[in-house]
Amino acid sequence: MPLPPLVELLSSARVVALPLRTRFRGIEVREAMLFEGPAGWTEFSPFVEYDDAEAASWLSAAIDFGWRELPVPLRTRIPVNATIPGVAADEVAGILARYPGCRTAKVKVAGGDVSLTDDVARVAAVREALGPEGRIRVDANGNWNVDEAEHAAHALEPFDLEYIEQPCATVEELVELRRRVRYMSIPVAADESVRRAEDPLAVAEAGAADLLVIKAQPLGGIKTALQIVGRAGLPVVVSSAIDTSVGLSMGAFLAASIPELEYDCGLGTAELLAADVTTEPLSVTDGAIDVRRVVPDAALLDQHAASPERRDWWLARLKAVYAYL
Ligand SMILES: O=C(O)CCC(=O)c1ccccc1C(=O)O
Ligand SMILES: [Mg+2]
Repeated sequence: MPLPPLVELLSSARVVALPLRTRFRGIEVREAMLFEGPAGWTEFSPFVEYDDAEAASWLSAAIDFGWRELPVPLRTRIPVNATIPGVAADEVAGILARYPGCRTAKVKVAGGDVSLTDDVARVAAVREALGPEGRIRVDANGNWNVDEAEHAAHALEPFDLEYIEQPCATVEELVELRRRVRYMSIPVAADESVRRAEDPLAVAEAGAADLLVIKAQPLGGIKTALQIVGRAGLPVVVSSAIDTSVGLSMGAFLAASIPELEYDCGLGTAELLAADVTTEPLSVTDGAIDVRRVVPDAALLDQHAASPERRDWWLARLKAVYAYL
């Protein structure tokens, strides 16, 4: 498939800066670039610290979603998890209330300045709020070594975890941790080991994970992500990167195209944003989000437009990243 020329991307490019309700991954504002292609609106939003080579697959994904046909969706709604940032335990109930009907919560743990005691208290508060029917997964973003992860698994075991996402950074560590916690039957999910690896299938081939977290933008778009899912042969959770509702719609169409979706997806993250680009965001209702295209609202694009300096930065980034395609 030929690429759309750079001038065509530039002609509809909009850059927004959306405030988050709660600090997440160390950021308080999420910046994103949006384009309108012939197939619909699409998003390019690699994190600002990613280099151009890493951002290239995010741009491929944006082009795929805005310029090419989608695979046939198999469902119209995607069940999602609540996402609990690294907050104090007493903030948990208020955050869960933003996710009506969600039986599953993903809890961020192993954050830089937060102790395991705080992580345990946060997970305990989630179990308290969801009751025995709730499903609780934790995400350490690779921040534990194997001993810390094993210790955390013991401390969190009473809360009956659905899985631990990226407890350690490397594939070798994941293999070793899985060996150590197998007797506890806590599954291990790989996220960064899929989306930031040279080879997204290596973690599956090494037997280092029980399931994979799959994100459309870092994996180069819906079709390449679907190929990875097919080849990995493991169950998957489709997730987002705190995208705007336009980026979330890409994730929703990916989730809608996966034959077997046995886990709730991490696509409820519109609730983490204090503002969005549309008057009809992909909000969570009845524990799920819609599978549909999202059209930004002109007034909201203006209202949340990034500063001229940040817009120029994104335009320069786009040009540099385009050269990698
Ligand atoms: O999966 C979710 O519930 C939300 C998405 C999420 O946690 C996330 C969002 C931005 C960057 C990294 C991650 C992550 O899963 O590690
Ligand atoms: Mg993760």
